[in-house]
Amino acid sequence: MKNLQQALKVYFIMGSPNCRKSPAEVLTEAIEGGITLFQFREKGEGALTGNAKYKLAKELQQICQQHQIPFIVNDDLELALQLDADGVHIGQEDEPVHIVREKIGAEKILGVSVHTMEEAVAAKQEGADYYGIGPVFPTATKKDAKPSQGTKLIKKLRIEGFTIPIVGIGGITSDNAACVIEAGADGVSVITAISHAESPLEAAKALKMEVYRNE
Ligand SMILES: Cc1ncc(COP(=O)(O)OP(=O)(O)O)c(N)n1
Ligand SMILES: Cc1ncsc1CCOP(=O)(O)O
Ligand SMILES: [Mg+2]
Repeated sequence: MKNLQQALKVYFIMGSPNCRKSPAEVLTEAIEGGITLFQFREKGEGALTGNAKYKLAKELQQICQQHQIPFIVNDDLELALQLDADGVHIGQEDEPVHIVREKIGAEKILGVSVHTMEEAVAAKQEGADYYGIGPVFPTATKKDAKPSQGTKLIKKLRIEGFTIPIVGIGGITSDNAACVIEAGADGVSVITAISHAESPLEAAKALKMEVYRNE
């Protein structure tokens, strides 16, 4: 994708376990509030599987398509291929980066979670388009997340001259988003800050304000 850096500004991630009302409603509001990218992450307690998962993914993808928001699938490469999604996000415990790149082709977006300089170098060599770095702050959303690491790695990568797009993730809200951007990230990715908000629309708006504050 031509303007991935712009698309990564306000990156909303969600699945049905993260929502207090219907996922379609939450996503629609978040889009109205100004999110720039969406990741379907159907994971955690009560997560849908099989046809129910496919149907929800399809419904959310259609909402994204109506609003020109790129639709990324977390972990599930087969689902991404089935839906002809705009991209896939994988972590260090998922399929190897080069295999996923081979399977999705050069045109699709490939996001990779990295926690160290070594992982970052390898992911880039194998075909990553952007890094997800975190948890920046403590998070209750991902039970098996590594300890929070602040913005250290983001800063280090920028100092070392890495120009690849980066998003911070983990415990990010409109109150702390600015320091993630100041550290060198292109955008912020959030689950709870939008999905649990009384108004996902207002929450997305507030995040957007922080991300664009110095532009
Ligand atoms: C943008 C973004 N960054 C990081 C992650 C985490 O991916 P992973 O480490 O594979 O963990 P799960 O999300 O699969 O539990 C992400 N999903 N998105
Ligand atoms: C998927 C993921 N990867 C690292 S932290 C995290 C969870 C982020 O969720 P929240 O924005 O609710 O802290
Ligand atoms: Mg994963």
